[in-house]
Amino acid sequence: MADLRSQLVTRVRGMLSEALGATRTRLAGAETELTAARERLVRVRRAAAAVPQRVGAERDRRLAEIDDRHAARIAELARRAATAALREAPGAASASWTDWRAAPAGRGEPVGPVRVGTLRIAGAEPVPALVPLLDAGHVHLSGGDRDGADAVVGALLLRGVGRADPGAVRLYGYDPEHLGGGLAGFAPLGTAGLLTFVGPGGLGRLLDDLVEQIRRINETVLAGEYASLRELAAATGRRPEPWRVAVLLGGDELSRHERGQLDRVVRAGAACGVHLVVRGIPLPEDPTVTRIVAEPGDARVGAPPGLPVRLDPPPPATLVTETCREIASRVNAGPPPTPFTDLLPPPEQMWKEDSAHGLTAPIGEGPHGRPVLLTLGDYPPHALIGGPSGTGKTNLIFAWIGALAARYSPAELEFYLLDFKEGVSFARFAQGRRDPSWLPHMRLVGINVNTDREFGLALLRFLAEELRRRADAAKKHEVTKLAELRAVDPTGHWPRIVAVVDEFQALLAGRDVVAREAADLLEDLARRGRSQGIHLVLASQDVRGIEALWGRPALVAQFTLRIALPKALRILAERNDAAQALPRHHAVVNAESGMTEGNQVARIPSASDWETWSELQHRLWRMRPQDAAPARLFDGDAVPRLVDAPDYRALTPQGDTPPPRGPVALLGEIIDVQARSASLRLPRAPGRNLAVLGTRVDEACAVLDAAARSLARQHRPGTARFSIACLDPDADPAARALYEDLADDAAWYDEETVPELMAETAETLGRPGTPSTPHYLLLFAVDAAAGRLAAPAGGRSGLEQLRRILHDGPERRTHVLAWWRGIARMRVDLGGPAARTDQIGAWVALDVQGAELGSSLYPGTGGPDWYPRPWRGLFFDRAVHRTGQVIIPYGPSP
Ligand SMILES: Nc1ncnc2c1ncn2[C@@H]1O[C@H](COP(=O)(O)OP(=O)(O)OP(=O)(O)O)[C@@H](O)[C@H]1O
Repeated sequence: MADLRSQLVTRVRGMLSEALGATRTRLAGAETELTAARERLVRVRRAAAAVPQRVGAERDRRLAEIDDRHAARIAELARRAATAALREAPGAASASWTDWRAAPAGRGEPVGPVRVGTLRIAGAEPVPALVPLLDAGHVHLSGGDRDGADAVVGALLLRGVGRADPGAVRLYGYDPEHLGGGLAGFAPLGTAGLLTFVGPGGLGRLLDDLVEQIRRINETVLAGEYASLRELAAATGRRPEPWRVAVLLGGDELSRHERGQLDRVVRAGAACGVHLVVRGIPLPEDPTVTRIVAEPGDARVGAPPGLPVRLDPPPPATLVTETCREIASRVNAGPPPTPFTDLLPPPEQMWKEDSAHGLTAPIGEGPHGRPVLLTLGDYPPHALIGGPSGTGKTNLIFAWIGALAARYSPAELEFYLLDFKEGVSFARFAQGRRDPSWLPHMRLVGINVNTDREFGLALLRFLAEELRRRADAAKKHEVTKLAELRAVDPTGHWPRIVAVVDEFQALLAGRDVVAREAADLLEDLARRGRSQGIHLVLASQDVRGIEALWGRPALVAQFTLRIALPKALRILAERNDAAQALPRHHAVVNAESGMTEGNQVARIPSASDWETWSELQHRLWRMRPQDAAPARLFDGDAVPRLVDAPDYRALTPQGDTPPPRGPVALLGEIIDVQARSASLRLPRAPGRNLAVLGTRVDEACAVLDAAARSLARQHRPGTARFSIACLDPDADPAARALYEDLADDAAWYDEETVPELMAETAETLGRPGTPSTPHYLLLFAVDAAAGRLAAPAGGRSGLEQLRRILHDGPERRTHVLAWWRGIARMRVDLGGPAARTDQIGAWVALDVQGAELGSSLYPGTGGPDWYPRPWRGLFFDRAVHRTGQVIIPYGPSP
């Protein structure tokens, strides 16, 4: 039992010792862990004690970094804002007063806001504080800093005025407390009507007027097409209305009506360029109102609380007055011309129009910026232009011709132009020495024709002939109008013709045959030309010109298109005085025969200066068809040359047997449209001799010279005789030059030998049969030989032989072309005052009065209407003429 017990004890003991051992081991482990934990605790405690110190440092570092970044950002933003502000408000809108000057925004460029000060931003560069006004809205000022507010008003107005074209801003001042004193510097604008002061009781009227302007602009200018003038300007590049800025500086409480009107202006003004700058009168809330509160030391701009702003000083008083004076003088001098290119289509559109139904082209800009059109067609068919000298008639004609020529090709439109005033400006339409180009539509340019009214007549006759040709063609095709003719004859050449006659009254002056025929032709052309596409444009600076027409109401009635330049009289209808108030470079265009309701005012661009015109002409000239010929230039001051005359060039030697109609002697250039030559046929028929009458040596020699040379051109060498007798030493050089050029066909006679010529020629005529060689006797100053010829030689005197030659010669191919220095002298040579003159079948009168040519030399009584003038002659051939024909002798041959 004990054993069992001891065994038990031993086992228990063993177990206990085992447990103890394990416990001890665990205890040791626990103690180690405890030590480690304690050490960790110490470490942690130590570490924990260091944390707040580190975190604070980091936070401070971060804060400093943010501050730096913030400051840099603000500086950067301020810099960008300043740059943007400069872009938005360049030049006059923001420049500092020290170097400020007026500088209008470019065409189509918005005027933008203007600077009133700088934003107050600490540590950043100054950023301009901009306030929108023109085309944008209204400005309301309040606060106790009166000077600051005055400075803002001055800045807004001066910058606004300087940023717009001169005259494009109109100011209205209402300053009942200081009676305009606040705007005194701007007073010079008043001289140009750009500043109007409204008296203390006038606010209501001013507001009524502004509201009315807004209504009108909305209705007639924007007309539903544009939302604002700003939009219109951006789309068209034009600004048809000025900006109207009303500056309202305090006053009494507004009446109900005034308040209502003010509200209307605030709401609707900005779109119509009507703006308010107001102090001391409340303005309603509206997005277009910028509010500026100026308190001493604290100014703010924009919706409350507003941006803090440092206001600029006011513009220096001298700068304001000088600028306003300059603007006023520019406006008083008239608006700058609009560019001529405004009248032209873009180059790719040139010559694209069809003239079948009429010709339409703009002539200038109307008050609303729209082009004013001129039309010529069935209605209105013809135009009358009037304006005193220097008002721009010539320029207007250039502008109109240019606008038409750029639209219609030469196949659609032809011009004929005649200028009865002194000057050569129209010569540039034709080819010149300086400029080889010409206007391809121009068929004829007549300049320096003031003494050659016949040229005007020639043009009218030419047009009358063209009218007949058109009327015949129309009849053949059974149509009545040009448009119809063109439709049935699409390959025909039926351009519309515009004939411009400047100072046309010259043509109608006097009571002679020229004036009568011209008036008749004009009337016929005016009446029937309309349907055949022939349009007349008559211009005159002189009221007498118009009066010359007024005597013919039927003629005037056809000129339904009237164009009156400033101060033109009697162009418009009687009670229509619109032209009297026209500014420079404007015209009243009226297609209703001048009745007031047809008035349209157009601003005419400058078209006539050399460069402007040349640019267009060169462009059109380069577009010309290959076979285009230059316009005929008739210059009344120029002397034509025989060698250039088309009729002379066309002459060729005849065969051995001359044609029965005989050769022709060319005597000079006819005053006509085609530069034809006056020609005298010399068939074998009685009377085919020529007398040149008058004392002018050069002209007489020129006529005989041209006659001889043209005859010589029709005969082969050796087949004609030219006997030249020169009896006036002054004529010697010319006669001798002719003699030398005719070489072997010519023989020379002088005072000594001329009787031999007469005797020999007369003797030849006595022989039977017709001589086969034509013989031309060219007798220079034949009357000087009268003494010699009076002496009998053989059976008869030289004079008798001369009479015989004159009488019998032509039928036997012997013709006398003789110059007598007076009609009486010729009569003496022909046998005395009562002698017959029918052997003188043709004559050219130089300085011989028409009356002297009466009776036997000219049909009817009293002689032709002929007033001698230098380098002109009157040619009459009784075989073909009813009336005399003015000729220009050809200049000396080279
Ligand atoms: N619309 C215009 N814009 C700018 N300048 C113009 C305009 N019209 C005319 N001028 C200028 O005015 C001057 C006179 O014009 P123009 O010669 O056309 O007048 P006019 O009435 O034909 O005078 P005149 O009959 O004496 O010749 C010219 O120097 C011309 O360049």
